[in-house]
Amino acid sequence: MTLPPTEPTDVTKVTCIGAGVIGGGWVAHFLARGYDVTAWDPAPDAPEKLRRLVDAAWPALTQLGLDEGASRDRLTIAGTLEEACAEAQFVQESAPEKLDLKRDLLAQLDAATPSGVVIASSTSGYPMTDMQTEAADPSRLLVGHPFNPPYLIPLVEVVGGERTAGEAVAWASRFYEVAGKSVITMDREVPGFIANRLQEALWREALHMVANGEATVKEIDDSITEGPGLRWAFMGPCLTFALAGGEGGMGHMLDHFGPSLKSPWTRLEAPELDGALRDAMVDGCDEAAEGRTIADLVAERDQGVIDVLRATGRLPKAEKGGAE
Ligand SMILES: NC(=O)C1=CN([C@@H]2O[C@H](COP(=O)(O)OP(=O)(O)OC[C@H]3O[C@@H](n4cnc5c(N)ncnc54)[C@H](O)[C@@H]3O)[C@@H](O)[C@H]2O)C=CC1
Ligand SMILES: C[N+](C)(C)CC(=O)CC(=O)[O-]
Repeated sequence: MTLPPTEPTDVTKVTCIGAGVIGGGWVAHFLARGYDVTAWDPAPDAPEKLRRLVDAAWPALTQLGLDEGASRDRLTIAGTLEEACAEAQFVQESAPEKLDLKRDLLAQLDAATPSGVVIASSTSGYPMTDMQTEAADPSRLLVGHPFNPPYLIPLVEVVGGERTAGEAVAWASRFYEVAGKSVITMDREVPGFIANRLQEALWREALHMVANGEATVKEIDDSITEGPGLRWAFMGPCLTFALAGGEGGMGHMLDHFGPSLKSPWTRLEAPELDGALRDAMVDGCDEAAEGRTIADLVAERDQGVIDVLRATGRLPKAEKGGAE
């Protein structure tokens, strides 16, 4: 592939293809970050719906802070896919999650977009290798998987396919960072990427519990929002579980609770918790802690929970007087 013609820091024009929940969310995000955005969606009512979505997102984006020059007036709705892509410096595809549709659409986008410009798909789980089959230049096609709503949730998972150029992946990762996203760049394709792999495991168990009458939807949701979800907003599942091992950290946690992986808590096949997996988890937690001790992490976790409670208006009221 030829190098992308525009440096990530010099991009001013972004094209969003597909303007539903996610495409519309991307449009709002890029407008708020001060880009010129061109959108295209084949649905007849798409322009009206898109403007409604952007208007609904704007107060939150204004509260968070708009970048210099950000304006809803910088949105252009194109009449055709070709018109939308003609001057694109980056393309984000957010069409329906259907493999054949994505294959054909990505080939069309490749044909309509200036040479070297990176084209990212918002797909929730298809590997790019399976989607880039019809494109004349598959080297610039990659996955940039967002989270709903893309204008508030920072994460984008970036990963190429077998025929994607490494420089396209590096360019896109840098571009998303410049555009205000938090990026995880994966060096191999994993169906579902990282976060959806995790979310789907949780989701599968939730469905098992509902299907078997073991818990209600509300109980399942409350169990997360009043429980582990508070920790996960700032400390991931590995480090929070390392703290379950007290001063012994992840090593003690695995020795103590590891055997319960085989208990009937889960309907999923558990991995074999052999020595190599144990070591990888312990080492991974040490690395993720970046020198912080267990006590440091406990203090950070506690402060984080308080901050999240405060931010979501759920701080316990001081009914008997005293501090809030
Ligand atoms: N909804 C979610 O929470 C998330 C969805 N995604 C991914 O984003 C993509 C879009 O999903 P949603 O926005 O949820 O779907 P959606 O159904 O809300 O929007 C899809 C849009 O694509 C348009 N469309 C239909 N055919 C098209 C074509 N040939 N070319 C361009 N646009 C076309 C539709 O008119 C519609 O406006 C999917 O790949 C999905 O997996 C990724 C992260 C989260
Ligand atoms: C429901 N979903 C699988 C499409 C969700 C995602 O892909 C990411 C998200 O927003 O949670």
